[in-house]
Amino acid sequence: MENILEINNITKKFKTFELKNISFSLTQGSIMGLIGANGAGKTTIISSILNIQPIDSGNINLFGEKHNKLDLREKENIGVVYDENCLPDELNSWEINKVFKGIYINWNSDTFGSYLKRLDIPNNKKIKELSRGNKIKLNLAVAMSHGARLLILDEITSALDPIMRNEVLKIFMEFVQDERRSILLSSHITTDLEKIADYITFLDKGHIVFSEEKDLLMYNNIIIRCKNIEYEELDKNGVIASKKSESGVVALAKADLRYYCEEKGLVHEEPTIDEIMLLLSKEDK
Ligand SMILES: Nc1ncnc2c1ncn2[C@@H]1O[C@H](COP(=O)(O)OP(=O)(O)OP(=O)(O)O)[C@@H](O)[C@H]1O
Repeated sequence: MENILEINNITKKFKTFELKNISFSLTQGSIMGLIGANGAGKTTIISSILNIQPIDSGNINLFGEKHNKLDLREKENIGVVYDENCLPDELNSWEINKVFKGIYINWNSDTFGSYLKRLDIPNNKKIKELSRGNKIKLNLAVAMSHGARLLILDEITSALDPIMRNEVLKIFMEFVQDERRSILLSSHITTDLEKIADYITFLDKGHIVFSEEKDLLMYNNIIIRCKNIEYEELDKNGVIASKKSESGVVALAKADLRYYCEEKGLVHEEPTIDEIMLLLSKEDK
């Protein structure tokens, strides 16, 4: 399958932070969740992809072309939403429609109108009068109405109530269904990613811990909860990371250890993305 986005070995250095040798790719028709603690570098990667932040080394390809060589028309293939409003405050949504009809070659007023309805966005209010969640939804409706093939969404779902979040997740899954479009989505709400992501890329302090197919991540690993003494007897070759406390040990382990756990009666279960993040961002093995 063709890659819509390829990031090859990029680095970017700030005074107190560095993106180190970041590589991952996003195939057509898929959703990738970009996860990591505050300050891990997610927004810096997004700014690098969009060429807002020049990278120090490495290269980025979008739709098979260098990311800094895209012309205006090709840039229309990208829809971007941040966790803040980027639209003019004084306009209402119908005025937004008029303005973007004149800017984007592939602007589709019907698509925009249907997203306004579906996302329950009031269309008679100026943007500055909308709630934070409605502002984000309006930015999202714009991003999905100009024929973009790649949506880049930086932490937008936390502003939405659970019912609307669910609707938005459905919209994302529909968006990629034609197998030509993809979504890169940074989010701290990992349960959303468990529902919709095909791939998870985990960043920790500027480097990639893993970039993997979500189903494989869940299938190939288990979480074991056991007493300290039981942990001592575990084959450590199968343990990827662990966290000890007075009440026992939580370990992320290769799924092969499932049989050992069953034999010994140890509690083991499918990991959550949160648990994987917690265990892998602490070097506590
Ligand atoms: N223009 C800049 N100049 C200097 N440092 C920067 C700049 N932009 C980002 N940083 C630093 O880079 C690091 C990564 O920031 P970034 O915003 O990419 O993290 P993040 O993973 O998106 O975090 P969050 O989840 O809080 O949004 C931070 O330490 C931040 O202070």
